[in-house]
Amino acid sequence: MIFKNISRRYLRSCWKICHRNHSRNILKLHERGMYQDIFPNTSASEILNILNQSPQCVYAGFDPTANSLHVGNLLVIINLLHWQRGGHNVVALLGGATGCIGDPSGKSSDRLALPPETIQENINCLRKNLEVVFENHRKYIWSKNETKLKPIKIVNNETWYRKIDSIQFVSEIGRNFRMGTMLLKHSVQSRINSEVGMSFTEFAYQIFQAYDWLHLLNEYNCRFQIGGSDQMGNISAGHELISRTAKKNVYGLTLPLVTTEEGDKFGKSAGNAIWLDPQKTSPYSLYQYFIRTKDSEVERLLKLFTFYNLGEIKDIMFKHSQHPQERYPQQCLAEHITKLVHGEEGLVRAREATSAIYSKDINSLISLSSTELEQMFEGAPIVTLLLSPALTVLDLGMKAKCFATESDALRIIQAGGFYINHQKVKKVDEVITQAAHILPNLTSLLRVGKRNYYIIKWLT
Ligand SMILES: Nc1ncnc2c1ncn2[C@@H]1O[C@H](COP(=O)(O)OP(=O)(O)OP(=O)(O)O)[C@@H](O)[C@H]1O
Ligand SMILES: N[C@@H](Cc1ccc(O)cc1)C(=O)O
Repeated sequence: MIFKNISRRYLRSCWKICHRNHSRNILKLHERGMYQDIFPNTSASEILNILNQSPQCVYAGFDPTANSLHVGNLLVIINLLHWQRGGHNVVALLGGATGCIGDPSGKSSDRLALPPETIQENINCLRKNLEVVFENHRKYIWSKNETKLKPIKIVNNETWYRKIDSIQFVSEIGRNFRMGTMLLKHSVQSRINSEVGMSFTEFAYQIFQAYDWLHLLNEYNCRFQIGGSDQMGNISAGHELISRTAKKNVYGLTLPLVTTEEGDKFGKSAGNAIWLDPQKTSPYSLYQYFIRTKDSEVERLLKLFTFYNLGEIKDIMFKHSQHPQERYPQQCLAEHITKLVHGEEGLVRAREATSAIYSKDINSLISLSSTELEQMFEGAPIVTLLLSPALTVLDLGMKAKCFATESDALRIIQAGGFYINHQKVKKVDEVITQAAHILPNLTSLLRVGKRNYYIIKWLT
């Protein structure tokens, strides 16, 4: 863990070279807690020299194991953005080929193979996620007065594997890997002795990620690879292959894994992700996720997930110490990330949705999509109904199972405890109409009492 032992002299030299927030020396991000490891682990000052001499090329890969990237992947993207801000060339690799093989890192059993159409669909979605975040950063976060950013290059490793002859690959590339080293990888060790074991396909994964790096080195002189800390084994495999074949020095940097409150890694296949695709996690839910950040975590996340400089973060935290109840750092964090992922428009929607919950005003519901409504009132039962001509308020309440019995319904509605789209309805025989009771997104939000919500999706 080189960063734990980094010397004061080294840090002073970094500081001289990079007094600005977007320095060419991205190693300095270590002050923000951005790096976990560096590979090879004695190369900090060597890297510093290289970064200081000329713009470099860096890459990170994303496998198409789902149809969206998530907040864990966002940390890798933000690190790539720091490189871009420092004037370096950035390559994002989509694993059209590696996604078919399956990375065993962090997985306790073999992945299920995805059909080729799904992989292609996922690739398209991940490409869009990346393009949107890079564009939002350029448009809304990068200052107009600063230098022009070099555009990100997005490549798919299927393009080169499709052209490679398999016999030649095994005989020429495979020869550079030693079984002993491959077997020692954590991703292999943790599986090989388990009951489920490991397929040859996943065992071979490291060779493919290693070859990607060699390919990108030849193509773009790409000497740096970054990834989450679970990627160390694959990154070191690439380093080994390149040292044997290309005889060039290359370097890997790993980032800490973003985890849930329980300490589990957020992952595409882990079923716990906060997604970047607004259809899967609305701007409102993303915003709320970061608004809920604990006080003890918020400074660390501001350093990792925003582009505020350390002085600005210090000021934000000072303001917090004066008025902790205002949750100012949480707001800065949520706004910054929502803007980066969903643009200004997404941030406006997230703010509108937040006010829709707290203002209890029908106007605040009108602009929401049905997905946003569902995500905002997560956990509310969803009932699909056909709008029949004589449906009354009482019928609606009963069909949505808002009340246990009809006499409960009559009592509660007449006492003023039933709401449609935040508006109190007391007449049990009032007829439901599209104009009066249904939102433009063809839903209605019912509420019984203070906080029991139900969502009606209308079939038309
Ligand atoms: N929670 C996380 N925190 C930090 N980095 C992460 C996190 N999850 C993934 N990454 C990194 O993002 C990059 C792309 O990872 P990948 O495409 O495999 O996503 P994943 O979410 O880990 O997918 P899967 O769950 O299918 O393994 C890798 O460098 C990986 O280490
Ligand atoms: N193995 C990485 C994704 C990746 C794929 C190919 C690469 O060349 C690099 C990275 C992951 O699953 O997280």
